[in-house]
Amino acid sequence: MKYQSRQDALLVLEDGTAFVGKAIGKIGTTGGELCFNTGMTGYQEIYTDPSYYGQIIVNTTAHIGNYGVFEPEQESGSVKFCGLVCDEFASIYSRKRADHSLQRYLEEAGIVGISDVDTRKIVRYIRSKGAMNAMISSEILDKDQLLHKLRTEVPSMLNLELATQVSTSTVYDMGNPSSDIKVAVLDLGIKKSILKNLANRGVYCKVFPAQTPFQEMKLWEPNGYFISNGPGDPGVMDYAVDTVRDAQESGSPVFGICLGHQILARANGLNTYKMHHGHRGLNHPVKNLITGRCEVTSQNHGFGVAKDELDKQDRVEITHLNLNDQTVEGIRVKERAAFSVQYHPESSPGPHDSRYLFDEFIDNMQKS
Ligand SMILES: NC(=O)CC[C@H](N)C(=O)O
Repeated sequence: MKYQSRQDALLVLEDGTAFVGKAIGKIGTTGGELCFNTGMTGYQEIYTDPSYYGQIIVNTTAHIGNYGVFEPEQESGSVKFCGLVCDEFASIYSRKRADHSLQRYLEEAGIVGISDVDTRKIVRYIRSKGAMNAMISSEILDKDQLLHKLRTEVPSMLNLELATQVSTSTVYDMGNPSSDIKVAVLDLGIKKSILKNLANRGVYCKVFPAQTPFQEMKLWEPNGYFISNGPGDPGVMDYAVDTVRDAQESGSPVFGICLGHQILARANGLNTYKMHHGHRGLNHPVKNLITGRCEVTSQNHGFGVAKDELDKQDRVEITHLNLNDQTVEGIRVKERAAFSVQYHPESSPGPHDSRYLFDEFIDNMQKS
């Protein structure tokens, strides 16, 4: 009854593993890095988060689409991820204020997906073999043909620069223009909820394109610099590393989230690396090493800050640690007012435990 009108679809992983399911979204073919997100809510925020650009998302929660879509829940002006894998895809949505169905939303955005596959099996597979590229098709149902297309057309996420593809092309502002606190935002693929968190605390933000040099942002005389989240490999973003180093050395407060954290780390001589399969979900436990308190955090990253160089220097200290795998979740530059976190304090979606970090950034600006 529920899948009557849906045609078959095929999901093929880079190593040749295949899953057969039903077509959702647009009829077509799509490829990208296959990632899983364990969050039980917030699918629309995930699909519109620019950090997911170039990625196919496996939503592990059992039902997707059941509360429809609602415009204010978008994290950017359009859908950014490139494919959806889920178990039960709801054709009927129940929420009064929803604009329309997820099916219509995906179709209009040109997103190809597959449902009715064993998402737990896929997750166990990625967890043991590591992140890999995949392709979904509802038009090519021959596994060998799709695998060939995948292997020849989809680039590896390693060494891929994607921030310039999702960053703003023009400078824009947000918040109260007469505010005392002005923040220059380096947009590497920013989520709207981060800007809202700053604006709601009385900050006036000016958002600059990814490749804006520091001197150009400085002309505006901001009180601090914010380095955003975003897609791709931080290891090939030297342009942003230079900007962030200059911002930090100017003595102004700097705050980075996720990709911004990785760039701040690189600006201080630390390395980033591609993780085995990344962290994507809403319940990742993090310990704040300064206060000793734990936070349940929202996460989305496939790269991390390596500990090797960290252990050899005393310029940067670790402020937050992941309690699942002891990876670096936050750093602070000791002689500067610069800090960053790997996870998402704007938590959209997710628990609000870490919102205090926005207040700390504002404190830093008020003190300086
Ligand atoms: N959310 C983000 O900013 C992601 C950062 C980076 N692209 C990663 O996958 O690790």
